[in-house]
Amino acid sequence: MTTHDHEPQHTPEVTEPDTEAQVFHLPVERAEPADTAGAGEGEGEVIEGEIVEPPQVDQPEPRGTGSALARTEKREPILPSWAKDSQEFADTARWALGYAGHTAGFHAVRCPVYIARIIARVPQGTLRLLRGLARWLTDAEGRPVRNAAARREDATEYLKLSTQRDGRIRSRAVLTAGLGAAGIAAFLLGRAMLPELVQWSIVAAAIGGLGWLGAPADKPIASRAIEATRVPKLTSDAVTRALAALGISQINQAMGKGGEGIGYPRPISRDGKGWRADIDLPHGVTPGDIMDRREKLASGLRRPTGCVWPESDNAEHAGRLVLWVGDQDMRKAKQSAWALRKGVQVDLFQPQPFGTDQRGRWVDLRLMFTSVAIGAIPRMGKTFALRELLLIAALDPRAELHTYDLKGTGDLDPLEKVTHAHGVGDDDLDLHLADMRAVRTELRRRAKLIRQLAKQGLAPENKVTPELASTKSLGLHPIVIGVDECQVWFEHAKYGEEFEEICTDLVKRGPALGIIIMLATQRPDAKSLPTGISANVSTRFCLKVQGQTENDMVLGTSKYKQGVRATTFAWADKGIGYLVGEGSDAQIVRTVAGLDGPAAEKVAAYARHLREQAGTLSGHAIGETVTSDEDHRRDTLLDDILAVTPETEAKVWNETTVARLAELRPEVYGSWEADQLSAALKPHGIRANRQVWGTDESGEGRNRRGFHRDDITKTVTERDRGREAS
Ligand SMILES: Nc1ncnc2c1ncn2[C@@H]1O[C@H](COP(=O)(O)OP(=O)(O)OP(=O)(O)O)[C@@H](O)[C@H]1O
Repeated sequence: MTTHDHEPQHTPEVTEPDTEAQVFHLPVERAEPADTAGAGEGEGEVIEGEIVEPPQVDQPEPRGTGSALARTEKREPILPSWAKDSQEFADTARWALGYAGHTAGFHAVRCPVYIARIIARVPQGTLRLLRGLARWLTDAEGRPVRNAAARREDATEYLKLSTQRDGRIRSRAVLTAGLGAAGIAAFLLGRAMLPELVQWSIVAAAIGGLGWLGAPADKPIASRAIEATRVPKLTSDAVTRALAALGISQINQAMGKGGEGIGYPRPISRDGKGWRADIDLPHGVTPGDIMDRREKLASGLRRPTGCVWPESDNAEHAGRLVLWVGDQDMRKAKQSAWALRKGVQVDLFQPQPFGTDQRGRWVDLRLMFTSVAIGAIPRMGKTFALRELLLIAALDPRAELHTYDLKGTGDLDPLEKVTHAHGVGDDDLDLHLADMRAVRTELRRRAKLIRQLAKQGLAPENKVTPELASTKSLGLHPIVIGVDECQVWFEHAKYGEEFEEICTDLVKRGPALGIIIMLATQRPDAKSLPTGISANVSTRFCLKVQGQTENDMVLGTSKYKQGVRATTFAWADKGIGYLVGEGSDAQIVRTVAGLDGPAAEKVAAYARHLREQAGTLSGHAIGETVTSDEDHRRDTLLDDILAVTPETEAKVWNETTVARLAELRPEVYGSWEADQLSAALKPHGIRANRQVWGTDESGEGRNRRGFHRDDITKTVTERDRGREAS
């Protein structure tokens, strides 16, 4: 039973008076009822019921189950990141060795100067030593106190101090005389007994000591070997000041009187070659708002724009900003050597180094099973990025390259010596189309083959495996197509649609079947990069772009909203872009610096060498030119033989060549016998019935029928010359 003196402000629903009801305790002040007539007079109405606590809006902190000691927490790594990463460890060790070596060399060269300086300072040093000794002997340090006592005419104090001084001087004089005598004795003994080298060392040390003592404080004997470039420490004050200067009203409110301020959930700490600050932005402000004002932020921090990298931390919450401020401008920072620069054989099924992140660490990219879109405004490094990816592909001798430089300036020409099909400019688009049609036919063949292989349990994921790609007879080697300025294809009035159709098919089905298509464009809009393609590519690299549409076209829908904004890059950020790999978060990456034409030539030369060894040179690389669709069906026996016969093999057995040809093109040479090769070479005037010495499968040496590689090379050269002349 509850009695109500007043009508409450929020009256819960009460059905009938005098009936069972629930009565809520409401945490509001009771207001005087406006109209007290009736209800206010005398006794209020009586309602029968039980008191029920209202539901709480803010729930207490959940206790959690299990031991109270086991808390959810973020543990800091035991080892610093540079000690865990082998690359960074090697870099640090290299730096330490370099530092030590440089310092040692610097001082070694200046040794004579240092010796001269020391000798010149010995008189001054000796004077200082004697002066110091005299001061000590005469108890000079007590003189001011004694003088003060004398000035005050404090006879007792003065007497006490003078007696003390006399005692001190006496004991110090005795000590000095003793030490002097011991020194002279040690000198004479040393002269008589110590080896000359030790004596000279003692003299040198004494001179060095006197020289050091005689050096003025502002002119040390040794010059500085290394001028430390001081990078200002990143402090929360500096960050807060810079954020406040961005002109974002919520930040200004938060920093005003009674505002929530800016939160720093972790201490600002070193991270790689820079500082990392984790920041909780005021409510309603997102990292994207800060990223849009990167240059202003850099100005507020008094750092070059290339050092300041605000990022969102989606693993936390939408208001968490990670600000990384590098010691050096990313675009000027020296990159550690690219592992593939000197040329090494790579496996496209494994991740390969593509570029470095802001912290200077290498970021790997696996090309197999992806298709790639690269977009940027002109002159930002798009072609360099595409050429780098093609060079990586070229270093896998299994990969068949199709390179198209539609701008026509020859940026992809360094790859000519390894590529299977090469197109420059927009003059021969019919030939480009013929090649792409052939690739699509190949795509269809592969799809059927993979299905069969999957049934036999050889392709467990219904895609090309490293083993399948290496089995020449299956023809499932990686095919890598690189197209720079791809909009030229898609915007073509006659062929545009077909190009789009083929490329969309390749982007969608190619990756599983070992066909990788990489498209670069300087105008990422729906026409240059059709939506069927842009929506399906799995690896995206976006250098500077101008707006949200282009950004999302290259990096994927909503990326701009999520704070992945290639619009924030500056004009000088060449080669720096957002990389969104398959299933990985977007990260800022700088492609390999200095990989210009001549450097690319060197890598390509090594790639050619690998291909010669593996016998996989084909098409354009061995002088075959595609002139029409028909050409694809042309007799290519001589070129095929050269492709499968490395230059190192001057003479080859027919049966070895036939087996290799069958691996290269099973559909053409699959059923060939050794004799058939002799017959086929006869019309070309090449003798393939020579006795050639070689070793058989059991390692035994014997003569068998074969041909000389030189004969084939000569015939091909003459044929090509004839074609050119005609
Ligand atoms: N990783 C890098 N580091 C430093 N500079 C780079 C890097 N990558 C490219 N550059 C520079 O950027 C400039 C432009 O490169 P590139 O020719 O690839 O641009 P692009 O976007 O293809 O231009 P266009 O649209 O005119 O073809 C080059 O001068 C190159 O030296």
